[in-house]
Amino acid sequence: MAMKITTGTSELRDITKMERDGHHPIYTLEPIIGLGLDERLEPRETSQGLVGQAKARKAAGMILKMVQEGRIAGRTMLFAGPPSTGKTAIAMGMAQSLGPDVPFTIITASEVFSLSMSKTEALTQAFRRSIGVRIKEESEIIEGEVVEIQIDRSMTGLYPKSLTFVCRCQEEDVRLTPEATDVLTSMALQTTLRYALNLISCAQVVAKKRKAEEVDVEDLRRVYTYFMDEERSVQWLKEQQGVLMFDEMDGEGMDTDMAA
Ligand SMILES: Nc1ncnc2c1ncn2[C@@H]1O[C@H](COP(=O)(O)OP(=O)(O)OP(=O)(O)O)[C@@H](O)[C@H]1O
Repeated sequence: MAMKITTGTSELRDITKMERDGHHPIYTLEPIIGLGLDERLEPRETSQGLVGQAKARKAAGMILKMVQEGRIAGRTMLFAGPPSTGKTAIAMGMAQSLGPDVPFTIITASEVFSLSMSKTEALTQAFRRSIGVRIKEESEIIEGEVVEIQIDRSMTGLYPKSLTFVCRCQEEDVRLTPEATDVLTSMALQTTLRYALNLISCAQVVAKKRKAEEVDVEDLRRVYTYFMDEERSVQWLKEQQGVLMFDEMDGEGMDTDMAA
């Protein structure tokens, strides 16, 4: 079947429109302008330049929501999957959703390892291109007379893990059922404390979606399947090594998995 692909000026264009031209379909490419999710973070089949990859888009949407709400910053996401399955496309969708002043920089291995420039220089230039500064100014004016000064002393020292969850949850205004706290504790022991703490915010998004006030065990289990901890990521990459490095993709691409 004949296929005509019209490319634009942008580097990343997607096949989102299909029109009939006599007997041949014509695919036109549209720019990626977001993740194509609805207000409940459910992926629309084809939207904002993306199609399919529902699981990965939804997971990316959850992280995006947390970034937009100022809950996480300065973190790294690793997208793993066979070539051309949309890892860059989803990252682009996330950046676009964050607004026009959020830089999106693509670097390629050949660029970094080019002979004309040192690796450090190539990476430094990429970092410079990726810096976006947003200045927000806020002033709070308090009028009145000081009648008493109270000093709050912060708690110091190491907490047992379950106690850390309590503190963290209070800070983030998240309530966990006692069963969920137990499950989270055992997840932390099996993975890392950092991974378990990251799951709290994701689980809260899932809980909110079902209009629940408390994060339950099911919410945690669900986000546990969406995001891999380090050990599972490494294991997955090992299993996929042959496919990722040497083999051609046969048929449809696999869903892209992520580590948070
Ligand atoms: N889900 C999708 N919806 C629309 N277009 C997609 C989707 N996935 C991939 N594409 C398009 O397919 C092409 C290849 O995708 P992309 O570069 O994102 O893949 P990748 O996983 O980053 O590949 P690589 O591992 O080779 O870097 C791009 O033009 C991209 O826009």
